[in-house]
Amino acid sequence: MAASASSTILFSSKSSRASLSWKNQLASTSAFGISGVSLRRRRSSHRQFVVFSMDAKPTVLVAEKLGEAGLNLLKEFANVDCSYNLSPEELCTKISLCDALIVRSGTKVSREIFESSGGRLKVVGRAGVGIDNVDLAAATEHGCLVVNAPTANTVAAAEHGIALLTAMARNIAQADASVKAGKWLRNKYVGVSLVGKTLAVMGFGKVGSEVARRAKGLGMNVIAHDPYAPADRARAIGVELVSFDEALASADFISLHMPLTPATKKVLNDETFAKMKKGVRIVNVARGGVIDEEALVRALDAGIVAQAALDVFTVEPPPQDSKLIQHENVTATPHLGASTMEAQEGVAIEVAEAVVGALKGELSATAVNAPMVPAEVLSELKPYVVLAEKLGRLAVQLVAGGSGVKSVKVTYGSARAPDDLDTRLLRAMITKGLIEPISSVFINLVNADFTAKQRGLRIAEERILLDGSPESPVEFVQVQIANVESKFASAISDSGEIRVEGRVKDGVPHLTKVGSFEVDVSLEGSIILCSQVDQPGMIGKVGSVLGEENVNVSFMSVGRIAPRKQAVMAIGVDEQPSKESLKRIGEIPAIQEFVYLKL
Ligand SMILES: NC(=O)c1ccc[n+]([C@@H]2O[C@H](COP(=O)([O-])OP(=O)(O)OC[C@H]3O[C@@H](n4cnc5c(N)ncnc54)[C@H](O)[C@@H]3O)[C@@H](O)[C@H]2O)c1
Ligand SMILES: O=C(O)[C@H](O)COP(=O)(O)O
Repeated sequence: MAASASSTILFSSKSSRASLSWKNQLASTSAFGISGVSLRRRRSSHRQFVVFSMDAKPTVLVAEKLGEAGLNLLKEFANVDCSYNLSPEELCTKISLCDALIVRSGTKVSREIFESSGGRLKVVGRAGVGIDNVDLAAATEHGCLVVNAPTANTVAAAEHGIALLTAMARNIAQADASVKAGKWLRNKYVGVSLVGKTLAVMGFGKVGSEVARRAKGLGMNVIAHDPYAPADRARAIGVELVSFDEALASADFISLHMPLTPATKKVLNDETFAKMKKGVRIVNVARGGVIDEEALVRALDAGIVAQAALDVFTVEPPPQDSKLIQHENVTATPHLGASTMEAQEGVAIEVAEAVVGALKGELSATAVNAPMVPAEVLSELKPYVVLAEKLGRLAVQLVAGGSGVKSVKVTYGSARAPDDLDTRLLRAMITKGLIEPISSVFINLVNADFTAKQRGLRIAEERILLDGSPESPVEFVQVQIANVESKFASAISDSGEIRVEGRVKDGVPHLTKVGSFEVDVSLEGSIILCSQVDQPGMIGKVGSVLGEENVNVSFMSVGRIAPRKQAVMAIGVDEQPSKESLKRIGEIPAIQEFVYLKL
């Protein structure tokens, strides 16, 4: 029943909190993937998210050529700035004016870009699969969502892999160049057959499996190595999954289809080339960095590798005098795997939809650096999301000197089975509430964990399984901060932590407990908490001070241990009381302590 996690949340940079426009609010809601909602929170009696007006269009910078259909989609929603071939410096300058950036593999989205954006950049869209050109850690740290277009170019890449395989086996590129040079070298360009040969597909994901399927059609014996691929998927297309060494040792042809990661970097190197069959032929349409290119030149010179067909390179474009490119047994193309008309239109639409969706606050199915919360879960949790943030916000304001907050416990009371309640979003919102009032960062689902960890904030979660109907996902949410003092002593529970608890009533979040005192005040506007010995007339005294100041009281509630004993009064106010009126409340003789809390 008990679950714990150290984590956190929320939205963007805070230096310009005053000018916090829809963009930053957007950041929060979109990173949480709240569908169809967003930006400005209307101050109304039923506080809710509203879609921002179209006069505040976001700006999307498209830094590499994108298919027309994708551009049109973007233009329906945003101002679109197509600026290709920007230098890194120019990109850094422009980015501070942009809410989203769309790139292909030719643009390095470095840490400097996130730093230069001043917190405005909320989404990076990669119009393609590989995100090795995006500094994901920096994106996450800056609360920037990264989305890609993972499916639309799969077939194009697989077809290019097969094109390179067949072209290499029959020396098409070399023969073509020699004919164009006036030669007729029928003996020199005798090729090798594919049928009956063993092809090792390294990385049996989307592209790898499509290559395998096509190679089977060419009569090849296909094996694959992929530590993470399910064997039944391979079996279904007649492919055997084998170990890395077995793949290398048995292959006549090797086709690379894994992502570039620290684990795959230079995975083909002197040592692994030495494990291959002499005369092996290699195709790479994945990423140049998975091959140690100098080692490949040595393997080609030594005849271990008979031929290589390469679409991708460690540095793109590679230097013209590269020994690898110039090698007569190498066929090279300039990263064309995804470059078909069809794939580019598809990728453009896929990425544009993901970027617009993220900017609108919808779920992104292709987010690379954020956990996904299903749309139906989001819609159900919406009022609890607001409750969670406000409880976090209240709890931290009760701490005397907020920076000492390190240990937080969140308890969810729910009749739902633990597996049936996804609390990531709530935890994220609590973290947002906890951190934003005491720091200069905004937090969202993207950077929440990172920010919490960085601040040494540990959030433990506990579930209490309640009897009753599991219709509502959560009955109550309780936030406790341990090992701190409070500026409002009555907020300290019997067990010594600052404690606030809330519930959603008729869709509206309510504060229902402070310390050990039961109260009931809707979490709108702001709240004044007073403690006193329960006695007649207290509500009237505080109410008249506020009334004289024209501060509207939205809710009042008194929680007490017993009649005429210690009590806590919670007063919801629509307007911020002046310092003078707060002072006057503090001077009411029966009031022992009070605190004004902003929601
Ligand atoms: N040349 C191009 O234009 C082009 C086009 C599309 C994709 N790509 C590249 O092709 C690669 C594959 O793309 P995809 O869409 O198939 O991705 P994918 O995520 O569907 O597949 C990658 C597969 O690699 C596997 N893998 C991860 N680590 C591995 C390892 N150490 N050894 C073996 N397998 C490992 C994964 O389990 C996964 O199944 C990516 O690098 C992508 O950037 C290039
Ligand atoms: O990872 C990819 O999707 C491919 O490498 C395609 O890259 P590109 O969009 O730069 O052609």
